[in-house]
Amino acid sequence: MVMFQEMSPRDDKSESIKGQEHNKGVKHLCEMGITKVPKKYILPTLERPDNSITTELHDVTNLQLPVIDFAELHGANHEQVITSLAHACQNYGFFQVINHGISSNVIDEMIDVGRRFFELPLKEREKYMSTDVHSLVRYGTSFNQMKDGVLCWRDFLKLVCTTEAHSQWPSSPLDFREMGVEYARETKMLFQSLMEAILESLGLEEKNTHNKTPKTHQESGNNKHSSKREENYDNIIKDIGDGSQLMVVNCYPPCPEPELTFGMPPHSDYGFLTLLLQDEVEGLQILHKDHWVTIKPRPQSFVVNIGDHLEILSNGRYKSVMHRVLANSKKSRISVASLHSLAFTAVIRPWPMLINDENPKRYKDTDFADFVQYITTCDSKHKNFLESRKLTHIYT
Ligand SMILES: O=C(O)CCC(=O)C(=O)O
Ligand SMILES: [Fe+2]
Repeated sequence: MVMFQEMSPRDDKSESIKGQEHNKGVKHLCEMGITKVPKKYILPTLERPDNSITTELHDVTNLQLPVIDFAELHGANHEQVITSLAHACQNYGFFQVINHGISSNVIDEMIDVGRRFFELPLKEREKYMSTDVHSLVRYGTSFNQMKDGVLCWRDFLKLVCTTEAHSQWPSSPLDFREMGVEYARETKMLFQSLMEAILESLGLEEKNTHNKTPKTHQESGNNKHSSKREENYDNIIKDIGDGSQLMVVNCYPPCPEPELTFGMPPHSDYGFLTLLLQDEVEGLQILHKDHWVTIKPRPQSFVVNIGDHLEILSNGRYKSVMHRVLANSKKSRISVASLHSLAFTAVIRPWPMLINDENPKRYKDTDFADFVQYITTCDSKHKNFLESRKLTHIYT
């Protein structure tokens, strides 16, 4: 049973808010004028941000994430950038990308239109409210709303990025769709280039160029149990191009008692890579060498992190890294996460070239349906989903 240390009466509006009001999100609670965090958001003492053992030592709080200069990737320093990328993926699981070629207008306007969406009256925002994880557009709150024992201080708008889905994206603010589509298109291209570089850093490009003719999905089959699709570089590049993209606009309103809850609890992301844009407000922390380290926003750059699917594809060479978001009492924070993987129907499996006697297959084949099944039945925080995909005979 969860015990709360804090027993003083929470005597303001926070406890008089009735029924399902919290389902409308934390922005709504703030708009109702709460001055304390309702009990549903209060973490057990040992799980609160300041109390997790990993924050006891402060010597690494100023860690600089590796910086990948994207422009250099296509220049004379290509080899060096690939080496830096391999080092970043292996030792941090996170890196920042600068000189990525996405214009400052597109970046600033995406944050701006995201912020303006959350400033709309609840009546407008709640048109998109849904708990159906298959919705093409989904406005919601917390981390995994239906499974969270303790809620977190975040509202979100999730957008599946396909042409079919675009017409369902919010029609207000008026420029939302146009901006969102442009931003999604550009981040997808950046993701594809980064993935190519990452596959090269894994040594896959040179070893897999024997078959230059990518097969279609029908020719090769794409079923988890019967797939005959040939595992080669050209095929994976094509599959990555045809892959899924989910954009998540996160809003973290000021929290009256940020020491009691999280903006987002510790978790890893499910895809290959997440390209994250944060506004100027600090909040993101990553787990690095057992310490929670704040990633200071760097204007016009992307924070990129490895997701569970890349850990599986690389057969554990590159690991997805846990991260979390701290709430703060002063400033609202907006971030836009773009999660990329293979198509929602595709199978993710360790790359055959990375499996050998010293490094046997470490993960079961998986797909998006497994993930949905997991998040609707289990607690998907930490790296729980990935843990569930590990083959049990492997202990490291
Ligand atoms: O808001 C952030 O900085 C991180 C967001 C995040 O981790 C996510 O959307 O998965
Ligand atoms: Fe995340």
